[in-house]
Amino acid sequence: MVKICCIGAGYVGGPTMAVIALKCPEIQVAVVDISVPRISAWNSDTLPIYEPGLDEVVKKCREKNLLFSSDVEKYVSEADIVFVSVNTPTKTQGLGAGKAADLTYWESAARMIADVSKSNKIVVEKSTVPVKTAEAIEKILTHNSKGINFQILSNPEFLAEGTAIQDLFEPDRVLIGGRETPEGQKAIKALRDVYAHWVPMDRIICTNLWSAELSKLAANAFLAQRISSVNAMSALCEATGADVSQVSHAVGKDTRIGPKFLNASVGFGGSCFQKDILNLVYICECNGLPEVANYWKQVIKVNDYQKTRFVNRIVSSMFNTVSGKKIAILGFAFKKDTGDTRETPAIDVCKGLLGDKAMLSIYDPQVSEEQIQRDLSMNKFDWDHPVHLQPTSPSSMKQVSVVWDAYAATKDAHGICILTEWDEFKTLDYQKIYDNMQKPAFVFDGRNIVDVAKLREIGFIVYSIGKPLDEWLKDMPAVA
Ligand SMILES: NC(=O)C1=CN([C@@H]2O[C@H](COP(=O)(O)OP(=O)(O)OC[C@H]3O[C@@H](n4cnc5c(N)ncnc54)[C@H](O)[C@@H]3O)[C@@H](O)[C@H]2O)C=CC1
Ligand SMILES: O=C(O)[C@H]1O[C@H](OP(=O)(O)OP(=O)(O)OC[C@H]2O[C@@H](n3ccc(=O)[nH]c3=O)[C@H](O)[C@@H]2O)[C@H](O)[C@@H](O)[C@@H]1O
Repeated sequence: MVKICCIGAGYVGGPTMAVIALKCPEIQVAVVDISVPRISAWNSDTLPIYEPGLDEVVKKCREKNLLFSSDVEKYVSEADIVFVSVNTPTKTQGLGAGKAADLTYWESAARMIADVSKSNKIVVEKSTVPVKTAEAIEKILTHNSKGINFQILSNPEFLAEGTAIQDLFEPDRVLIGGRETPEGQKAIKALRDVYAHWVPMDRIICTNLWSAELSKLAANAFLAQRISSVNAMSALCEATGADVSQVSHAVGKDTRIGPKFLNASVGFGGSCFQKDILNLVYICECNGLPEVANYWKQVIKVNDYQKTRFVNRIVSSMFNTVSGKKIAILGFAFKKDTGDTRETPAIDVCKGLLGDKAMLSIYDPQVSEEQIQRDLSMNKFDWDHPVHLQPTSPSSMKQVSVVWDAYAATKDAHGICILTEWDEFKTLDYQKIYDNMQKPAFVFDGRNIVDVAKLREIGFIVYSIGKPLDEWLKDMPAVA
């Protein structure tokens, strides 16, 4: 019986392994992590991450062929295939700080694999890593290998949060990169056989190691670039009276461009787009390609510009100050259907408003008060390190209150900012909300989900990204 072990029980390791266990009943799957609370949560009724459909898959397989454990070494030593799905955040200190990937967690996992292994293993890079990482990992594994054969594969993950289970059930493609030697090809085949349980063969792409590693960074860079492109257009739409939704629709109808990922927003968030592009930029610089590096850097600059522009719109509309004013923040997660707040644009928008001394009342259906307080008190980049390495009791901020209902958040507020596109925000009773707010009452929709005409009819002054401007906003400066 094939035994799989995955190091890292996070957003990728947990759902990916649960789906492998479901689709391959004859394979034993162990998911291990150094975080004991995280493992306990995987073994409980309240899983550590919110992901539609995940509970059902985990409950079907747990105690059959899927287990979660903090006994990392035991399950690694017994496995035939070891996936490594640990964090690869942006380095915060030293060489390459602010850009390069921090491979500390990866390296310690690789050293541990080398130490505890007694049999041949296939080691799979599931984490997103810089191109050529497999070479370094190979060196660590083979340095003291006691005659054990390790084959390294790159098998990057393309799931998106909020749709992880659906993405894993029906992936656009599975990518497997390996050495072009007979042993490397044999390892590729072994992993391909696992996915072939449910993924059609023509969707399993096999390449060399470096192509697989680089394709992951490239895919995220292309996706983020589309969002920055449409967000750049949104600024031009506001200046000219064009409507960004109409422009996206018209542009996306071209089959060469396609309709997906063209929604203008307050900016992209999530743990990966920014970190992976920064990483790509660093690799380009290290390879003597400054023009290529600058090209990709621009995607992040436009994203930062979009967030700053949004904050400036709010402040300038509200008589150039939000000091002491209550602003309701609806949504804190980086997108709907997840409780994940890593690199969420809400952090930057809230920090911008707090810098102008606003009083914030925040509501998100899936994010806890502790998480919000921690995010707002932490430095940029720190929040992608494992939970157990983050400060346990962040000093809570007096200007911030977290409530459990959109109506409580908006009561007596001067303005509302919609920062996550949760479905429930589309169907709120905006008349009731308006009646309970200070006047003039403002709505700043960072996700283009409200019916602008209807809200204006109620009496709101509405700003919606990339849409024709409210009379109120027309003569106000809004540049970043
Ligand atoms: N979150 C996402 O949607 C996607 C993430 N990725 C990539 O997958 C990787 C993992 O990301 P997430 O699952 O989001 O991170 P995560 O933070 O949710 O999970 C990583 C886990 O690894 C554990 N860990 C760290 N070092 C360890 C060690 N030495 N031994 C055992 N456990 C260890 C941490 O405690 C943590 O629970 C990253 O490289 C990321 O770029 C790729 C595709 C999608
Ligand atoms: O490597 C990763 O971590 C993953 O990163 C993204 O997935 P994810 O960040 O979970 O979510 P996305 O749906 O890509 O959204 C990212 C951000 O872009 C924003 N976005 C997305 C689409 C759009 O049209 N406009 C827009 O502003 C979202 O609101 C969100 O803040 C990619 O979509 C995945 O393929 C990839 O595996």
